[in-house]
Amino acid sequence: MNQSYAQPAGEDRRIPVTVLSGYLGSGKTTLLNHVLNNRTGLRVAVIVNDMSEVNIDADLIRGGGGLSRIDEKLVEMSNGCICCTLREDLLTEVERLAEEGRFDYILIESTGIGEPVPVAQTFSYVDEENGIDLTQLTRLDTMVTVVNAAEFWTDYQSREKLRDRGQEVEAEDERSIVDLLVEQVEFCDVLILNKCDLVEPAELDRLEQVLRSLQPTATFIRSINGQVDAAEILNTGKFDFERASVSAGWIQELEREEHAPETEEYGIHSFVYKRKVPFHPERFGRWLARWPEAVVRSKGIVWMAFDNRKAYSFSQAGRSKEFTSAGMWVSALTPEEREFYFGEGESLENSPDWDDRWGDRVTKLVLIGIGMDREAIERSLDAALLTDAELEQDWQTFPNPFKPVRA
Ligand SMILES: Nc1nc2c(ncn2[C@@H]2O[C@H](COP(=O)(O)OP(=O)(O)OP(=O)(O)O)[C@@H](O)[C@H]2O)c(=O)[nH]1
Repeated sequence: MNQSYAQPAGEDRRIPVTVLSGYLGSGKTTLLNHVLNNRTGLRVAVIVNDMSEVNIDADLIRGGGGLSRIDEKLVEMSNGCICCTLREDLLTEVERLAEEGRFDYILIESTGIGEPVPVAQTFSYVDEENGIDLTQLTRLDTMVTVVNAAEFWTDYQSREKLRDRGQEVEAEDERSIVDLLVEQVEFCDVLILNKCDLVEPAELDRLEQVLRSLQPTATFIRSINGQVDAAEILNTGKFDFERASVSAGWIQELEREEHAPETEEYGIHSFVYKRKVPFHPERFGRWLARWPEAVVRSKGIVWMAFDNRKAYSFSQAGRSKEFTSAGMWVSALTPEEREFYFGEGESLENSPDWDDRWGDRVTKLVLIGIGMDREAIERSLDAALLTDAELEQDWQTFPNPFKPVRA
């Protein structure tokens, strides 16, 4: 085999795996068919889920491949969020295929309403329940996300939940479309912007810039009918769990802390709002309610005056906003607790976020947007912070619209 996506002989013997994610109808199956048509000589096992219509060309599978179908499952993750995952069936199916030894490659079409992270975890960690260790048998090679260029922006701005479109996995599936889209975009190595025939070139350029601000590290490919070179998604060697976990635009911006250059043409840029003063609960609540339209995505840690022991996590994508407890501030722990969590002698006291009065308490929020007025946003956020006089008062007496907050 002379294909550039063929596995080099004599090296890693584990079967490489590519996972295709992407919202319903984005073009995953079309891409899969195209790649199967152009995988010269490679014996590819294909795993699809039960949600997708089977319109994979059966002849392509017969010509040296295999097709498996698995049911999707909705499981409660340990952090309390409900994630749709193929985990259990995927584990056993991949193990079976790998042990059969008939295949050179495994290609998985994830469900259109599934998050990619649990799928990647399936390949990266030993499953304690089943005792299956896929890291011995397989090597996650590439996480691909297919984006429907014609629908992405509309879906991103919608208020709809999967349930509103009859796409929920179970009755209690509360996920919004935009949260799903953003996770699929933020966690991938290759982003395929498909259905480019349906979008004007200028609109396509703008969309690509927005997507790049959400996902600055992936390789971007534009396509029509999933016509991409198989070498772009097979045996690329791009996947790395640690790297993928920090590939999202908001994390990159947070870690950089230097202001990223603005994409002048479309006015897309991001900045970090960082303050060592807590938010007044009522004023911050009002700020959230008057959300600045220009902000497309924001995420970070928030210091709220109503709870000086806990950090809160805030995440917004389009019209979806989430505010949850993110654990204790280190400075709120007892010396014994600190030693338990961080070990003896470890301290955050040299970190740039530490100060003598408030310790590690801080608000650090990344905002990504189109045509944002940074100064106006900063001014309005500043107005929601405690004033100097309020800082000296009893913070528990301030009106608090956030109660009860799920701890
Ligand atoms: N115009 C246009 N149509 C496309 C393109 N790619 C795919 N389609 C069509 O879009 C529809 C959905 O494509 P699929 O490949 O089935 O999408 P999918 O992501 O597998 O969908 P689910 O399995 O439901 O998640 C099909 O009718 C395709 O023919 C494209 O680039 N342009």
